[in-house]
Amino acid sequence: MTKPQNVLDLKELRVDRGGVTVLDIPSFSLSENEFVSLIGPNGAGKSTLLLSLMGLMKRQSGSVCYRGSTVASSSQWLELRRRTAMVLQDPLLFDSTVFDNVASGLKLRGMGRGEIKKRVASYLERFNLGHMAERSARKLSGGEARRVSLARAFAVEPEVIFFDEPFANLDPPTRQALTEDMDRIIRDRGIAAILVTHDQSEALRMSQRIVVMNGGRIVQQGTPAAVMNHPVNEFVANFVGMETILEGEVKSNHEQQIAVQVAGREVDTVGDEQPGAQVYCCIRPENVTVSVSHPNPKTSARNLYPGRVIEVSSMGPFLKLRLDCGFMLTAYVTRESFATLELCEGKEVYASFKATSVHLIRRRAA
Ligand SMILES: Nc1ncnc2c1ncn2[C@@H]1O[C@H](COP(=O)(O)OP(=O)(O)OP(=O)(O)O)[C@@H](O)[C@H]1O
Repeated sequence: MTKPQNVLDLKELRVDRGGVTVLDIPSFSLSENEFVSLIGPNGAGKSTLLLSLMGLMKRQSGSVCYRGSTVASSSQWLELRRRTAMVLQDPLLFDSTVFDNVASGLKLRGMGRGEIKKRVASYLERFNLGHMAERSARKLSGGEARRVSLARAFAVEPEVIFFDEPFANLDPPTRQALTEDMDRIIRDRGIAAILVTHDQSEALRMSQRIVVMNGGRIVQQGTPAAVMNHPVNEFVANFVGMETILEGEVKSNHEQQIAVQVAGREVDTVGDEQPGAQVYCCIRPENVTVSVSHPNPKTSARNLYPGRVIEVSSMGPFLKLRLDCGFMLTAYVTRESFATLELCEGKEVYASFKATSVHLIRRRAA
């Protein structure tokens, strides 16, 4: 099978803002039909990276290639921008009708009136805006305005689309409906896309690759499963919701069955780390099971600890439990389980998790 061609390649990019280096990226690529999410804390450089890929940010060094050709002259940048579209958190609609807003990119590209009419009608339909064509864009709700900005971006039928938190501050059902519409069109048309988002579930659901940024650098990239379950360091582990991160030392490794000493207790896991290695044991809260009686000894979970509920806090549909098992462990339980098990602060429980649910990260020497 031939490798898909890269649509965009970025090399040796450095961007300074206010005299400080805010982006330092040796290389980054986006391939044909690929959907990439950029995640990272505030100020990590996600928006600056998008703007750099469109040539809208002054850079100290670096080059961008579009389908293998370096983009250098202003006419080449203009050509690249004509093949791309960008959707921002602020829909930035013109004070005109919904139709005119969706048509604006097509007019800029010199399309004829008849063709514009057909194209706009088709994208208004796709985003359930057909009945609003003549409405003033100033009189739309937040969700409707986002729909118009998406229709406007997709109407130019770009080869690449950039989204910078396009759904922030929308209610969950509206957000869900918009991401589904967007996802469908992207897949139907085979558009390459980069999404900046603070919503990791959105990144997980939509992307083939997740790129984690921090301090202007790419700290990890990979499939959603690789990034979420195998973070490369403590920062990524924390950022992707590995709520339990325990310091330990590998005591034994028999054919990849590892025992790690953590606060005087043993945590079983699997891997290549050898005895003496200083590690972090990272465990996702959804992989910890809580019970009130001693579970069946045949349970497949290799790690089982008696403990006490120290703190209970709400996480929407779940409750987050902090458990003292000799080390602190975080678990999520559904509200239904919480009620059925009659859980409360101070309650004695058993916490268990599988050996394969423990991800080990080697600790760097202090
Ligand atoms: N106009 C500016 N002048 C100077 N520095 C800036 C300017 N805009 C942003 N920065 C800095 O550039 C860095 C990267 O900012 P950027 O907006 O790309 O981050 P981000 O990851 O998109 O953040 P957020 O999640 O908050 O949107 C930050 O340190 C920020 O303070």
